[in-house]
Amino acid sequence: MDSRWDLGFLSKAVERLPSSFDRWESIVDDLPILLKDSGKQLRDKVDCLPLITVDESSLPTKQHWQRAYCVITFISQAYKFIEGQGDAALCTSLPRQLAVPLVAISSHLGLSPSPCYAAFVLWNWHLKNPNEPLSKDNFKVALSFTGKEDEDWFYLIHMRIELAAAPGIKAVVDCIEAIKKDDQQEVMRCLKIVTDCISSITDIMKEMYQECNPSVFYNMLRVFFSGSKEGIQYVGTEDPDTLRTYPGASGVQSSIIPLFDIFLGIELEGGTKSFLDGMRIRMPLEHRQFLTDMKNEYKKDEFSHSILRTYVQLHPCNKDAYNSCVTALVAFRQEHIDLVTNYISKPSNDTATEGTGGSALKIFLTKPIEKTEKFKL
Ligand code: HEM
Repeated sequence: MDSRWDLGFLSKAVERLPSSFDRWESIVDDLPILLKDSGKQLRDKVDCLPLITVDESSLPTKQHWQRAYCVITFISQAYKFIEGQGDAALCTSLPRQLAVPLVAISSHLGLSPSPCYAAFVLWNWHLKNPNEPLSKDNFKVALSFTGKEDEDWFYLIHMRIELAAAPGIKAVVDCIEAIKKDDQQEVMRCLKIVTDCISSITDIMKEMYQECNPSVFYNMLRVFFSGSKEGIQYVGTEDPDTLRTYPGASGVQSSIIPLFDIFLGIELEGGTKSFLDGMRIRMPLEHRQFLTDMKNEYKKDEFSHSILRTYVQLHPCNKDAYNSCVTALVAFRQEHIDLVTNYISKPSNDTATEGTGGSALKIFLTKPIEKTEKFKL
């Protein structure tokens, strides 16, 4: 049995980096304090940071590199957006002591050197009780910009969603075998698990409102997830004079929904498809690879049609189970639009036209719903 996905797409980074990184760790420990008073204290601390070497001997395991990516991303994002207004970054260059390790760590992990979902959600947690396994009640957020409960809750909801996806990921993998063996009962079981999984993800998402205030999200948190449209120079790296532009972090960089789209044979089109495909580079390498593998598996029939859809068409007893899955995905996307309306459109009085990922909000999010619905058999 493949145990790779027991935690879904979450991965447990080390809790603290080795002592040579103490200066970084002490900055992220104190971020909420350092960011007060327009962040002058943070700027002073960063300005006198030495250039710390990152290599296989200072970061011996993948879990160290993951923690290093979270830490350097939090410091860089905080630094870039000190006194930032709206989406406008105050600084136009990232200093050498941040830019050089950010590029090296990202490249080691196969990520682009920009703020990605992995830094805020997938690797940004610790076990509350290290003697107990991971469960929805046994993890806490590792890094925070503001120290506010709203920020923790925002990450926790995403983390709980990622964890709740674990059985669905396994069912997607198991279903390939079931189709190959022509085991209709097993196919039905897998479809049911995926439906339940998508429904519970949607239910968890609705809990966002409980402790994350839309106005706090929009006015205080969102800026820290932003990318750079104007461009920022990465001092000390290759092409230091180039203004690098990149999108910010967004749930669009989670692999869950793309996986369920692949499983159900749902193909989005045009600008939406190319935007989503472009986001893959901002997912961890192994998740990208897994999505590619699954895409190849589920597309293996001779006409390059989705093998699940072809199978369901040949065995209509699975049709209701398949359609329930599609319905659950439509419901997820609808609920998600409500979040975007309440957390972005309303607090901005409808002036925000783009997500942190850089998409044209309304069109981008409405199209997938219409398209998904059409895939019912
Ligand atoms: C307050 C909470 C949330 C807000 C404000 C929000 C906002 C957005 C925005 C603006 C986009 C468009 C892409 C961009 O430019 O960033 C997007 C896309 C997306 N988000 Fe969220 N999001 C939230 C929570 C979530 C959660 C909890 C998930 C679950 C993993 C999620 C998954 C997605 C997915 C999969 C897309 C791609 C669109 C699709 O496939 O239908 N989002 N989100």
